[in-house]
Amino acid sequence: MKDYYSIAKTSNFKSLVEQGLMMKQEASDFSGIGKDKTLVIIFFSPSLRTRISTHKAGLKLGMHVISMNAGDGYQMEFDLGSIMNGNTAEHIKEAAKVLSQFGDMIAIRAFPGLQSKEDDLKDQVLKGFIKYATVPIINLESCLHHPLQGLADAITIEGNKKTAKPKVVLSWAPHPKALPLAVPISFAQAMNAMDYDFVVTHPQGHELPPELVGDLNIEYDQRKAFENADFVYAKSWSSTQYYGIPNPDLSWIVDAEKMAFTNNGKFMHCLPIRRNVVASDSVLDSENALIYEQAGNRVFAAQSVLHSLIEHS
Ligand SMILES: NCCC[C@H](NC(=O)CCC(=O)O)C(=O)O
Ligand SMILES: NC(=O)OP(=O)(O)O
Repeated sequence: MKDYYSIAKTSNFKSLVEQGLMMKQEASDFSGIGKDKTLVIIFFSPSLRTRISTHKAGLKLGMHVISMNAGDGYQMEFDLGSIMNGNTAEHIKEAAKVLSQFGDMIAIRAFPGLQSKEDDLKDQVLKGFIKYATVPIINLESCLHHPLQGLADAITIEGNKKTAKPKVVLSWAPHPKALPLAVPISFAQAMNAMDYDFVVTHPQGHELPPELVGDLNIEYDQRKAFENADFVYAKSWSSTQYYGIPNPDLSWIVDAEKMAFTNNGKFMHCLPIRRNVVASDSVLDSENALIYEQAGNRVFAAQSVLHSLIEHS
């Protein structure tokens, strides 16, 4: 594994899940693994969980960790051949090559603009860093992928499942803003890799890009999708038909009435969550909600990926 960009491009995904679970269960000291290695983290977009959990994972492996908000640096140019006489002061080519001398690996978060689907599908910040850096790149959520979240989600389901092949439902949820496709794409890729009984439910027009998620089992009737589900994963994402236009249709909220169709199902969400829009307080505060354990598992997901990248470097 050279970079950790997407779950579909990660051939050893199942072993990353197993390693994450092992690192969670064993009280061993892993601080020798990353000794004398430096992890550089750059944020072009906000974060709470990713920022702290990735930093903590680096520290637990004995790494030096340096993080920076990209907004504190120079405005970056991503287009090749551009005449830089406007607002952008530093080309990604220089930034990636310079940061590669400071870090043994570079982790980057860069959300989509949600203005142009064509632009966002290029995922140019992450792909540019992968192209120009000379060290491994870790995707901390780009336009298209959030693979550390997908890994933490798989770790969470593996740790809580009661049958070998649980029924897992990804349910689109309403939101006042249009949100990225990264979390549902990575979740779908994770579920495809794990061979669960995976069903997706969303309104017409919110279809995820088939070239990234494959041939999904889509059920447009949300209550029917929830029948006998062992896990319900709620997430809002932009319409792909009317890209960037919010869909606040509250009839898709996950509430106790809908969860009653499940097999005493567990509720998951990557957080942050808009309470009583995406899911009701009764669902979020129920004992079947796994949201805090799921967020906690982000540390073990990051440890597993950092370990694997160090091992293969
Ligand atoms: N990394 C977890 C989710 C990040 C982002 N959500 C957000 O930006 C929510 C912002 C808000 O609720 O206003 C997303 O959906 O991809
Ligand atoms: N789930 C997640 O990635 O959270 P942050 O956006 O707070 O990092």
